[in-house]
Amino acid sequence: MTFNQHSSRLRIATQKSGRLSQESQALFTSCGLKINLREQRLIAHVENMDIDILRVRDDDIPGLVMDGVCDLGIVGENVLEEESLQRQLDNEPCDYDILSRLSFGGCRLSIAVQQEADYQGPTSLAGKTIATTYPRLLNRYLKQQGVQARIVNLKGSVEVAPRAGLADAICDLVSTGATLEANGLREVEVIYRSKAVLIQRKNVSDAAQLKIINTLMPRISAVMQANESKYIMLHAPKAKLNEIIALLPGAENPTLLPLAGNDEQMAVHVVSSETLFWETMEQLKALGASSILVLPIEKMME
Ligand SMILES: Nc1ncnc2c1ncn2[C@@H]1O[C@H](COP(=O)(O)OP(=O)(O)OP(=O)(O)O)[C@@H](O)[C@H]1O
Ligand SMILES: O=P(O)(O)OC[C@H]1O[C@H](OP(=O)(O)OP(=O)(O)O)[C@H](O)[C@@H]1O
Ligand SMILES: [Mg+2]
Repeated sequence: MTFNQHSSRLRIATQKSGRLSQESQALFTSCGLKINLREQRLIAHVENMDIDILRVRDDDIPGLVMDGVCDLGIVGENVLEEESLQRQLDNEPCDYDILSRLSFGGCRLSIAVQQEADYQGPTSLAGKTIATTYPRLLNRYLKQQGVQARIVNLKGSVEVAPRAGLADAICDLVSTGATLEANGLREVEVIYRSKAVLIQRKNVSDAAQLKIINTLMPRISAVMQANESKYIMLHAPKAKLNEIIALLPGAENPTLLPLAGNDEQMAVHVVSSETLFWETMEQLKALGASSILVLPIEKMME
């Protein structure tokens, strides 16, 4: 019997404070959840839906879902995969479904060596010591490469290990690369690419809980889709209309509107699935486009 069979309220595990907390929170708010959040609380109640948000360390989220203590969870794939590998090794339950890949928390798990170190490929790691918070993912990679190295498991400050003489290399999360650079390290292999995911425990059968999940999922997709889209508006000279439309990402069917008192130009409106880069904006301007607006979209349902 799992924890949840006592209650129909849906329990969602999220990171309390860290890289995923703000965006997880923003996602819930965009989905219409009114959360009664008091900073130190472990459980935050959603006032307008039968949902409780559990705020925990991200490392605990996969286990809480796999053990059926929470129904849903938002966690980085890196943490999820590491926990799965560990549980498989320990013969512990590790069942879950991924409901959605989210558009935040993007990072990569990489191996880095000291700036001046000689590195010729994975075989250069043979016999070396590598510090990491992700021993299982690193071990899987080394096995795939047929390389034997010693793994030192550190929970934090992995990037200082080489300078402290604790390791020859590290395997840690990278996003901008600033942390590596600040510590005199060089990224040499990307071993895993990660994003935040929404996971669900196996065998959710409570009708009330399923109903909430079925309400929530289309809203999450709508918010994700909107996050990745932009609404672009501009004025274009009629003579250059085709060239201008060709520059707009994903603009197969733009809306064309006449401009009052102006026969030379038209307004072009388009929902684009991509960001409009500065370079494209400059090209549009060079073609005679003006009043170019790129607006965020809040919600989107097709
Ligand atoms: N630099 C980054 N850019 C984007 N996403 C990142 C970055 N670093 C980590 N992440 C993602 O965010 C997750 C949480 O990172 P964070 O650094 O907040 O974890 P933590 O320090 O282990 O937090 P906790 O206290 O909850 O254990 C990571 O597991 C990863 O999926
Ligand atoms: O490539 P970068 O953009 O520099 O990001 C990478 C850093 O971000 C993460 O740590 P975070 O800043 O979340 O702090 P933490 O070590 O306390 O988790 C990660 O563990 C790296 O240290
Ligand atoms: Mg953690």
